[in-house]
Amino acid sequence: MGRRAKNKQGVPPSFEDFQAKKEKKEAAKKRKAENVEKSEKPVKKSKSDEKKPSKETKSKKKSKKNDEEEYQDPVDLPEVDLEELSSAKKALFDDSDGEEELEDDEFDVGAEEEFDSDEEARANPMFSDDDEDMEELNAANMEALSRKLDEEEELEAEEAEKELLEGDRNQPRAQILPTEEQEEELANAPKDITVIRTRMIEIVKVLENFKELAEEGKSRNDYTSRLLRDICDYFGYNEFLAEKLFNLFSPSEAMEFFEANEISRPITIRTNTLKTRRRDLAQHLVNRGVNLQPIGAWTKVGLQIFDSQVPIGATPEYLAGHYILQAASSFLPVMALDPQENERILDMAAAPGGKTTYIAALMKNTGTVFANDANKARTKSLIANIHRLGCKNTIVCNYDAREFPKVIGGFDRILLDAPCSGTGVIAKDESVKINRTEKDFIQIPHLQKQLLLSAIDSVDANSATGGVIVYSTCSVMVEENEAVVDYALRKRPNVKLVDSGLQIGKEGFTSFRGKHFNPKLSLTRRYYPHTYNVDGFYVAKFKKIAASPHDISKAGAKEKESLARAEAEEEGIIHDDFSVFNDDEDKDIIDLAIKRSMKRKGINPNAKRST
Ligand SMILES: C[S@@+](CC[C@H](N)C(=O)[O-])C[C@H]1O[C@@H](n2cnc3c(N)ncnc32)[C@H](O)[C@@H]1O
Repeated sequence: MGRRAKNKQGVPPSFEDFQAKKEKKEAAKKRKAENVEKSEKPVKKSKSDEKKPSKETKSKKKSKKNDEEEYQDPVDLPEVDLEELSSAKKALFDDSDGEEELEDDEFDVGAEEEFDSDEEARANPMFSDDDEDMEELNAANMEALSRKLDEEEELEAEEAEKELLEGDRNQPRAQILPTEEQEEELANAPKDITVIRTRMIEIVKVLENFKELAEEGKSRNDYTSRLLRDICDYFGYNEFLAEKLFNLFSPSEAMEFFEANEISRPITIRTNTLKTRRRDLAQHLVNRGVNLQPIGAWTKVGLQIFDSQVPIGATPEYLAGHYILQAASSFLPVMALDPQENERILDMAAAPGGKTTYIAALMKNTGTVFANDANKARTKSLIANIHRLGCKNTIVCNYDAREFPKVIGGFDRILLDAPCSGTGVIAKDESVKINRTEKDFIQIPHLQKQLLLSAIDSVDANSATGGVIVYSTCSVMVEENEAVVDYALRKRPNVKLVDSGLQIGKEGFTSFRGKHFNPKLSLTRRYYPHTYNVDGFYVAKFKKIAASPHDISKAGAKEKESLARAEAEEEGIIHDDFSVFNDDEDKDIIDLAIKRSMKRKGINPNAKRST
């Protein structure tokens, strides 16, 4: 399996990084203070002073920061005072400018008695009085800070690169690729991970500046094929997948992607707004010793967990359904779907229900959500989540979603979070690295295309509020994303792509390796672990602009829905505490359906009434 490299490229810092940085600064400060003390006496220069970088490029950058940073030792990660951090919740959660009453869900933990006075907070600075520390630790979200660190890293990398290149120009071109003889030796020797890593970096450098750095007589292909072999050896991919993933990016970005797959994404939770508000949840969890922060400005319900003294999947708040453990990327398709109150929505591939329960929450438990999944075993966890989170507008069903709209149609909105290859979640499931083969990228897209056409045909083009289909995958492959969407656009001219409304994400490809897609594919969104520190993900939003001969009439859909409800009721799937249907309009149809169903089973419906 692949190596869990300690690469930080493009990834927001973890809690440990914050702690380490803070501690390093404190240690540096201490050392500095000692040095100042010592410098008053005639003593020799401190070791750390001697270590100060002398190159002009480095000092140019460092001079922007305070002196303390020059004493930092990047390897030495000290212990952290967790209590201190958790007591800093006011600063951490105060992401609102004003003091207005927070209605929906905004952070205002500082309003609690512990931090009801700014005076007190000022008198007892929680971390240090160092401005830079406070800036870091008060960051309302990780994104800004992450960007800043990324920028700093980028700048450093650029400068280092420049230095190297300047040096390189005056040198004969380095021989990076092993000779044939060396290759033979390498094949028989145990793999040296350090050598491989160094070679990968060197090859990427050459590929990014081929003209200047390539060895004479060596082709781009020579470098790429050696790099791919190294990627397989170093990270543990099969050759097929390594190449497919590599081809999605520039060589250096591909390396960032592979590195990011070696690091787990942050643990994130979604506040269940059917039961609580984010600030209240955060307060309760902080009191239990959970260190957390908002995920980012783009979500008002997400929290990132850095560290916890209690199991995050077993707190009283968890058991009470105040939150669900959910990857940040999973919020995105639901946000794009933009469910409205009182709509009829289908979640075509719903288990275990992270997105279904978010949809129900955004609908404030009104309307109806059909949560379907073809895998009956998986519907158990779906039902469990629906119960725990208190979704009362949701019906679970168990069809192959390709049967829609024959099952039911005429929905206002449909989410198709499609089954996929999982190439966006390799950090979670390393088996993808070796299990995926060419066959998968034929079979899976085939199913995805069928499902997407079913989704389109199951939406009511005349919906007063919706007519929306969202397609998403946790894959980064073009075959499963742009190619599927492009196919649907060709097969169903009665839909068009629309803006997803998502604040983050890279544009979908409009062409890829000689293949041209509908130019509107740029409206779709791609997510990568190395760019947003979320799982690899893809989101496309369609609007259905006209009915098609494939559609099933809305009247037929209503009737089928009523039958489904009646059957669910009969089977005891719908309870008072689970799903309540007060829809007078449907009552007669439901009653009739119950009677018919009972008759079919040989039960006298009137006899039941009299008991
Ligand atoms: C990516 S997962 C869905 C995750 C879910 N949306 C969530 O947020 O928790 C894909 C799901 O599709 C289901 N599935 C696979 N083939 C299907 C089909 N033909 N019809 C309906 N569901 C299917 C799988 O059982 C799996 O639960």
